[in-house]
Amino acid sequence: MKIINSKQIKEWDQLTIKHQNISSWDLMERAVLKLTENIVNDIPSKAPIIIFCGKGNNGGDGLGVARELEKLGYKTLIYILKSENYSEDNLKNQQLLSSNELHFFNLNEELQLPENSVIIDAIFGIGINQPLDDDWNSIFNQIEKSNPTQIISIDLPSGFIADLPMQKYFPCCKSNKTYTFQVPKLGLLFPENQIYTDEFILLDIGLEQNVSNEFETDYYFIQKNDIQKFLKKISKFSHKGTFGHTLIIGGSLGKIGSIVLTAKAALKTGSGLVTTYTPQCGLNILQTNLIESMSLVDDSEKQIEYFPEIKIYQGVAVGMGMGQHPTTDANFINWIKNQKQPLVIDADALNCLAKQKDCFTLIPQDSVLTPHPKELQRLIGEWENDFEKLEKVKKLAVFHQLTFIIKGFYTAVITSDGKTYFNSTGNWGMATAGSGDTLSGIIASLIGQGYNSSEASILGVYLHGLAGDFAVKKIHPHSLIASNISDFISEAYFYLDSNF
Ligand SMILES: NC(=O)C1=CN([C@@H]2O[C@H](COP(=O)(O)OP(=O)(O)OC[C@H]3O[C@@H](n4cnc5c(N)ncnc54)[C@H](O)[C@@H]3O)[C@@H](O)[C@H]2O)[C@@H](O)CC1
Ligand SMILES: [K+]
Repeated sequence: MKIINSKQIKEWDQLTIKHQNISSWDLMERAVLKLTENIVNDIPSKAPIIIFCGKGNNGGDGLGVARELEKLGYKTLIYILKSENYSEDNLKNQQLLSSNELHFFNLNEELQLPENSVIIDAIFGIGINQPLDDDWNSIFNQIEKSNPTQIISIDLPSGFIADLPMQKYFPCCKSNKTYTFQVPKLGLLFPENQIYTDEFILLDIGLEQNVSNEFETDYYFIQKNDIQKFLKKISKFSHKGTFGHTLIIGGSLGKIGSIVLTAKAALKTGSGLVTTYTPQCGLNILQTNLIESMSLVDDSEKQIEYFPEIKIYQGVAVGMGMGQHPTTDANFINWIKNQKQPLVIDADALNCLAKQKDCFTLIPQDSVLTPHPKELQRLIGEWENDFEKLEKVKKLAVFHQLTFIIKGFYTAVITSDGKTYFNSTGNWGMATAGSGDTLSGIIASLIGQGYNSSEASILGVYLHGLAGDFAVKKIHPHSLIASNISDFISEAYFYLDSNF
């Protein structure tokens, strides 16, 4: 699914109106019905409902929801911003409510807000592209101080600017949940913006799909149907050679577990064969814990000193649990300089590269780098905000022809053509030791199965998150451990095979 900016969404609304031969009011009514259908499930019985409405169409949505909720027997308290110029559909909605139901407010007003209410925030949506005036803080503070059971935003938390970096001091209504129309808004996917809304839920309001090709974007939100489009069909004549041979290089004394996790994930993702390359201390552990894998060992007991020849392998991951012994570091750099085939580079291999000047020139093209935030910082330096972080990474990805995976709640895959794919699967339980090792094993396995680096990364990140989502149906997120993720890759595949 494409992620487009606010200006494009407005064009999309207009094109939908034209192509479907409807009015803007009809479209708003669709939005209102969808919103109401969902919001009724969020309202505890007897909770007071307060709806804050602005003067544009976001306010129009809020007024429409008030009307629909009243039809269903709910009592609502409606606050609407006092203004001279309401949008047409906003006014029409006001007229459908009796005037004594509407309380007009100014920014400097002390409002009478009952405690423990459900607040619906319909003041601003995608209509703003610069920060609200500081005077808005008083209203937002009053909302917060009234101790609501929850705050539900329509389309965006009011004051949130979807396409530009937010600053901490920009006035904004912070909500528990945002129902956003049709497509995610870019800013909602950034970790630094998670303070503005705990979650967002997409509402399909039937914007015309046939015209969505017209919108150019470098950003995508990856869901099941996107993944199904490029999953390879399996032939019944397949044999283990078809599914590739994956090599996992890493481990050091006390950190062999990470190699077990990576190798297990590679096998569970479908590698025909998996071989590990570790120091000697890894041999017994691997042969005991993962009988399906094969083990090669370095001459050294505790850390890798000599890196292997990799030509016969189709997928290669390096760095997990590798440690940062000076000999390992030096020999890794000498080795990687001479590699031609794409690698999945993780953990200590990234830390080692970060110590080199111009490290990206040493990495074979089409490689995949999977840094966590600290590792990324070591590689690319500081960033001011998540927009800047993405831009920095994008430039490097294009210039050096690499794929970066920025891990987080909405993990971002930045490919060598400058596109960013945000992942939609996963949960907080997956923030656990070894989860990243599992991801590297999945991606190396997919490269081994013939996916290119971008496809393997997008699919890998999705599968990893989805397996985690299936895992937490059986295991509490607190108790989820990395090896559980691999145990549920099978469920993830079944889900992708299905059409529901
Ligand atoms: N037909 C449509 O276009 C649809 C629109 N929908 C809703 O309409 C919203 C967009 O509506 P609008 O374009 O009217 O925009 P909004 O309702 O988000 O806000 C527009 C109002 O904010 C004012 N404004 C802009 N920047 C400001 C700033 N920095 N400080 C103070 N005031 C500022 C504008 O003058 C305008 O009055 C969407 O977010 C969505 O909720 C939905 O009803 C779906 C259909
Ligand atoms: K809003």
